[in-house]
Amino acid sequence: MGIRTGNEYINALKSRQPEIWLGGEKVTDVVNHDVFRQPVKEIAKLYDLQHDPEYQDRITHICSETGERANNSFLLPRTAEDIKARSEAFEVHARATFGLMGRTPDFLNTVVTNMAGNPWFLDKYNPDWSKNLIEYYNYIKKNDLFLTHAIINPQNDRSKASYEQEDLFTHLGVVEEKPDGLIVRGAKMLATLAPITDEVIIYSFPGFQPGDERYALAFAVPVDTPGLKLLCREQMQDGTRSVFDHPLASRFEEMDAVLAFEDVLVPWNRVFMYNNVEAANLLYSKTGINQQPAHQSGVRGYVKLEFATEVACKLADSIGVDQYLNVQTDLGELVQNVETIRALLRVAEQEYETMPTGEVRPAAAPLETIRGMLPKMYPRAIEVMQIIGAGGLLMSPTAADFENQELRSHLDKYYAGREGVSAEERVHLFKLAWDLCGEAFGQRLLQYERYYTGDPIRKRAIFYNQYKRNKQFTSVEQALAASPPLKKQVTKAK
Ligand SMILES: Cc1cc2nc3c(=O)[nH]c(=O)nc-3n(C[C@H](O)[C@H](O)[C@H](O)COP(=O)(O)OP(=O)(O)OC[C@H]3O[C@@H](n4cnc5c(N)ncnc54)[C@H](O)[C@@H]3O)c2cc1C
Repeated sequence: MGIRTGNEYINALKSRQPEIWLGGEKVTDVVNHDVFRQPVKEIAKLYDLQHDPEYQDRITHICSETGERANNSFLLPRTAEDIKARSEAFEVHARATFGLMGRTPDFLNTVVTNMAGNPWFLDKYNPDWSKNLIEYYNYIKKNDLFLTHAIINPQNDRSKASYEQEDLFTHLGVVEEKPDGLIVRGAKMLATLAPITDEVIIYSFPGFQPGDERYALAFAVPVDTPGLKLLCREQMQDGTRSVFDHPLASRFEEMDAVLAFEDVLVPWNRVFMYNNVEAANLLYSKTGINQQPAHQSGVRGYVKLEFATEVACKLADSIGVDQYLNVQTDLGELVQNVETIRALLRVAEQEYETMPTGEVRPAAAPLETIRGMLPKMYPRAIEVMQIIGAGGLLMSPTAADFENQELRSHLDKYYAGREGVSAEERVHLFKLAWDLCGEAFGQRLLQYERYYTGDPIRKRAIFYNQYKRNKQFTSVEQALAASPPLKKQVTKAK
């Protein structure tokens, strides 16, 4: 089949009946549900981009093995041109949602592509696992499927390992082996967009200890697999709010869900790993899934930061406050942050690393630096937006107010911006900014940037420890050598 259209994606959603729980009720028609209708359309647009003559050659390629078109996120990079092709596809996808949807299909495509592109790793433990992964990669690529993932255990008692929790199956683990597969039970979080995806893939961050064997597993199942419950968080828009009043929240709600597995059967051909603490701890680093997907996240984060920066600049301009030095300094800082991330991306792409397998990976250090900086830079952009928008962010009238003829002339006078900015334009812009910096929708976007790639505090500590392991601190040694230790100097003086 190759690349899907938006309609083919929607029809696939319609053909399934996953067990989705939202607000105490089962969602039976996700495509036509108020909360999901618009996000489904936004994802469908991404699939349609693959067929748009303006974008097709920029975001897809002809697969040399199958002769079919595939998204560039399914391309395991072997040349600098491949890295560029992926970068361009990531950026086109990100720009379509202003970077506000983090788990668009291209993200997990990169994860599975890398796992399957490094079969040597799982081969060492069990050749069936790598064979299953390669078959799975070919399957999702051929059918252009949309995956969600859940790699974190629910927050129960973080001071204890999974096997030490009160119930052995609070965290997702293997219950038993059956002739036709594994029975798994327990929960994983936090599967973004799960209700509108085709498949769920489970793997974990490293950190397993002896005793955690039953939890050290990786597999994939269709989202409507019997026994799998999708427990959604409360929605941040109900699908009925005005598009004028909520230009972003009304379009880009990325629902998150806890996945609860109630004795789910995972067929053997969908098992990629189990009962192996060592393999689970090494999966990330050895298959490159800490690196290649960070390229997609970095490009997407760059687009989002640039968007938030542009909103802050437009806000300031619309009410004439960017005449003031303090506002200029704040905005200058945001623009420099965007430039920093752009520069890091270019360094990562140009100073790529070549693996013994021939795979090329954008350089790890700049990608990891982006991961460390965005959780600070994005909240800063939101803070500046709040400071510049000030009281005006809270005082915007609604679309309904503008539509009332009795009110309209008053609004046109009192809500106008600087010369040349009408009341309607200014209010519309402030509402867009409020979606980003005030609404629950915007708070989730901020929380996403802090945590989407793991705990930024521990990630930065790991980064430092790796830096220390690889660095000789030679320049310090050289500087010290030029001025010998005190004892020798004293001796020499004598
Ligand atoms: C909006 C959003 C979307 C997400 N989407 C996805 C997704 O699609 N798929 C997915 O799998 N995950 C997703 N995540 C989850 C993300 O991976 C986790 O939030 C992240 O890994 C942090 O884990 P946690 O939330 O369980 O926090 P915790 O690990 O519980 O941390 C809570 C706090 O305690 C501290 N802490 C905890 N343990 C330690 C320790 N051992 N040492 C030092 N400090 C510690 C942390 O620094 C932090 O401040 C998403 C998260 C968010 C916010």
